[in-house]
Amino acid sequence: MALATPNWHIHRDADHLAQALAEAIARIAAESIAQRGAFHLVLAGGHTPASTYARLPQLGRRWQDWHLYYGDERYLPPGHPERNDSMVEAQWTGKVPIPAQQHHRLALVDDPEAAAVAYARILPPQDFDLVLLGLGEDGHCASLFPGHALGLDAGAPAVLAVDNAAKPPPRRITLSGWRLLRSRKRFFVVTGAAKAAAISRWRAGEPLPAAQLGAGAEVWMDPEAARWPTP
Ligand SMILES: O=C1O[C@H](COP(=O)(O)O)[C@@H](O)[C@H](O)[C@H]1O
Repeated sequence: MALATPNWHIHRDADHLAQALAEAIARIAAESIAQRGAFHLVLAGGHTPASTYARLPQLGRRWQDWHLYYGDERYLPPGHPERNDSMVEAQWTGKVPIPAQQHHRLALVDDPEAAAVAYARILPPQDFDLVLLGLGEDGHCASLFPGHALGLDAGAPAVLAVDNAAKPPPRRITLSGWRLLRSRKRFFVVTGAAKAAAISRWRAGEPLPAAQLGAGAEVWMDPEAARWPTP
């Protein structure tokens, strides 16, 4: 069966993309809080969203109603510079009063499997308001890597432990495909020439992990990522 195509958006450059995406997040937060009293946001990790997060302290309001979750986290000790929450803290959450109990970081319990089970317990019962995802050069998103379980069936756990990830560090946890799909909106943020081949393969219909989550998603790209080289 053909995979549903997302909506592709090319922005003028990475700076304009970061500004527009930060404004969109702040707008969706305000709408969610006005309509349902809270904003449940899943964060992308890696380097790409850092410049978007850095703009949020200026744009966000009513931080007491924001609830943050991680689409994936590296199984590393708190404060480790390669953890996704270290980047988020440095760029954004260290500068605004989001209640600590609503900023859901990965706790390092016994092993990644136990950490995944513990993280699944803190997820909200309802759909997320917005899920942010990046794109790896191999087509992964969150820590759903090619050749690994994607957890797309509703019977799969909401959070998966990952071992032997193709990108370091090898041990991670990730929200599963079906749990990421339980969202009102999904935005991919993709910048830089290194991502152009993965975007091209996605557009050509390859069943990359990101493509499996593409139905109804918006893909925000800069011109370098959107160069469509021949796969
Ligand atoms: O390892 C990861 O990779 C992807 C892409 O990261 P980037 O540095 O190329 O932006 C990211 O979306 C994911 O959250 C992260 O853990």
